Amino acid sequence: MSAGNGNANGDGGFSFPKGPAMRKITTGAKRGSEICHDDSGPTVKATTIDELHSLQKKRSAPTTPINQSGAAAFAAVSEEERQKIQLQSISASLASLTRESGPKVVRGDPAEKKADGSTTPAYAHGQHHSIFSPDLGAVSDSSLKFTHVLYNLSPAELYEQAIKYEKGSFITSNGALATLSGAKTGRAPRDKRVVRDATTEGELWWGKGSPNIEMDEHTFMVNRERAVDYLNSLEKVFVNDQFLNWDPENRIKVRIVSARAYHSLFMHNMCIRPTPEELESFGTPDFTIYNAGQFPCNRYTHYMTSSTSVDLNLSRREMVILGTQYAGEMKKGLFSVMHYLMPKRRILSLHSGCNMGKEGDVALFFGLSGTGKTTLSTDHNRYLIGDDEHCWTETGVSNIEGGCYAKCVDLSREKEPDIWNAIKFGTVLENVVFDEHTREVDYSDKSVTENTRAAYPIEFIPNAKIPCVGPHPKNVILLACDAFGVLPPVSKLNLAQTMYHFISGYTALVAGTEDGIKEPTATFSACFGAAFIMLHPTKYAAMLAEKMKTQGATGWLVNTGWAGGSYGVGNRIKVAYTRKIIDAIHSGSLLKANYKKTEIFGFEIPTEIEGIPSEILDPINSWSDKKAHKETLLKLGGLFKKNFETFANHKIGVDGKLTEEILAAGPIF
Ligand SMILES: Nc1ncnc2c1ncn2[C@@H]1O[C@H](COP(=O)(O)OP(=O)(O)OP(=O)(O)O)[C@@H](O)[C@H]1O
Ligand SMILES: O=C([O-])CC(=O)C(=O)O
Ligand SMILES: [Ca+2]
Ligand SMILES: [Mn+2]
Repeated sequence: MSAGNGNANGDGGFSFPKGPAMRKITTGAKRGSEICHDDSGPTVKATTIDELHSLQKKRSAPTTPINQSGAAAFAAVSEEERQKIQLQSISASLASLTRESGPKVVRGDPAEKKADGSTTPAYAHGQHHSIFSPDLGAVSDSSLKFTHVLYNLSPAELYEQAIKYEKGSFITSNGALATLSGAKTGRAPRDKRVVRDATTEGELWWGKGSPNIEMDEHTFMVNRERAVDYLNSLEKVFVNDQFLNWDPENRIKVRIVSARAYHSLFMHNMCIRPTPEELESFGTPDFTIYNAGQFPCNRYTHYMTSSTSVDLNLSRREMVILGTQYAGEMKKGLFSVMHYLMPKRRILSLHSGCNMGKEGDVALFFGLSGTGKTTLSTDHNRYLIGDDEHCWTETGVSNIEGGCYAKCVDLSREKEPDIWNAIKFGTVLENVVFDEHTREVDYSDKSVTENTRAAYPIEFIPNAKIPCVGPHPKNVILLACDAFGVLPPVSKLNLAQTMYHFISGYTALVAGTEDGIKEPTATFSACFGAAFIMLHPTKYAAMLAEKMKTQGATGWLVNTGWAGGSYGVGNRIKVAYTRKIIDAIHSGSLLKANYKKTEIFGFEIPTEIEGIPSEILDPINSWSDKKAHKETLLKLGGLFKKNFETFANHKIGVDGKLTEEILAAGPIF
């Protein structure tokens, strides 16, 4: 026992030998005759610092996926063998198509110190790391190196990786991980390509208005090789094996290979997280993403028009990302895949939020980006099924994802308490600004982008419905953020009107908020998500019409945008009012209200809703300039008409009568 710097004195306290200026410090512990106060307790079972550190962590790792065929026999497989099979599968995912063989892969962080003090893994012995080393022959330098795989890391591990190695990653005061997505802070739909081959040629929607810009198989392989080579050139890659779709019969297994902890944590949150048992029998993924977003595509490559390329190959079941680190590309890329796969099974895929009341009444919330799907489906009085992507089958609805992706510009605890509270340890906060010392986030700061986002697992919402499935919807709510300020806060729609507005997919946002007032610009995006659909919009519309009809669901159009004038004159309708409107839809009370019909659009609008000033229900009342109102209404009506021209000669479903009704359900003047 050592007395350290202190002099032991008789009463068990310390006194310092430095003369009278030093005050005597007492510990308060009276230990009688002990010459030195000691509170260390029993000593640790370690003789070196490294040994001590090795005691800190209990060994564990996500279990290993093995082949489906071998699943029954997995009990017989040793852990070592299991890990080898897993690495073999990951090596195969990362295989270069020209070399035909995958890289040598090793599990674990390359920077992690081994017990013997070395920082490089003992490849030859391999006691601490699983390794997979295909018989490559040293044909190139890349075959001499190992690629480290960080497989299904936990949020805590990913935090450490991000903070250690990724510039711009910080823990904010609420516990979230703040990251930067780089130059791109939103999706790049113009850089999305889809392989046009013998199969997709006839199946997908191509040409004018379609989001599917074609590329050929060969060019896809060029980009794939570029992404794979980039990933293999790194010291380490992140691999996520996860699921899409809470409907067990239509679940899709996805593998995401990425280079950033940010991407891995984002997908951990956004996809469905497998249980250890589910991971054991994961086998071969149904779809793989190669995210080499830090590395650009080669602009000399055919079909490339920028250094960003997001490429979908449905036949190969692969997606390649080059030149953008915006994580939403992965989320929405997979959504595109679901928009292809699900309709093949007669399942309708939807860009919608979804929640359920205590009585089991389900509501869908359609709307383009920023119209309120996440804000309004996250409702403290209802169960959240999901905020953005769903499937509607013969039996009901299911969420595709395992997490939510909320806009957080101007987020407030008061207006969106559940989202506010979901921003905690584990949540990814993209492109937000925070105080460098307190690390408090300033949600009003748009210095990086207006599209600041929070990605969190759905369980972070207290009343999430787990598993995220529900019965058939009772209400179908179409959200539009109308910056022209002429759409009523709420309209009841008949089936033909619902289809007309679903196919139109309208919203109007204000382009830029910085250089003074700008004209609102109308956006029409078929099925409220033209960027993600793969088939012609009328295919999805026909399915929606059929389902709404058989289930007797009611359609509504809710304007979450401007009232009292267009952008610059009026104001955005208060979230509290919109929530009251939505409450009245859910409760069924709005269905029983008195209605009047509007001119031009022919909407049925209620004359009264409890808790809302009646005058705001008809937009004309809140416009002081009535002439301007009429002109703006006609202008918007004209934009709708023009947009719908492309759909005028398409039949919707087998019912020719419905097609005619839909065409007649638009604005009339
Ligand atoms: N009356 C309103 N109703 C709904 N949202 C409103 C309203 N007024 C302001 N907002 C704001 O509009 C934004 C709606 O964004 P939200 O995240 O719900 O979009 P989203 O439809 O889920 O889009 P995305 O598909 O891009 O995720 C939020 O920032 C919300 O605070
Ligand atoms: O995909 C994104 O980046 C965000 C989103 O949900 C959308 O735009 O619909
Ligand atoms: Ca959202
Ligand atoms: Mn969305």
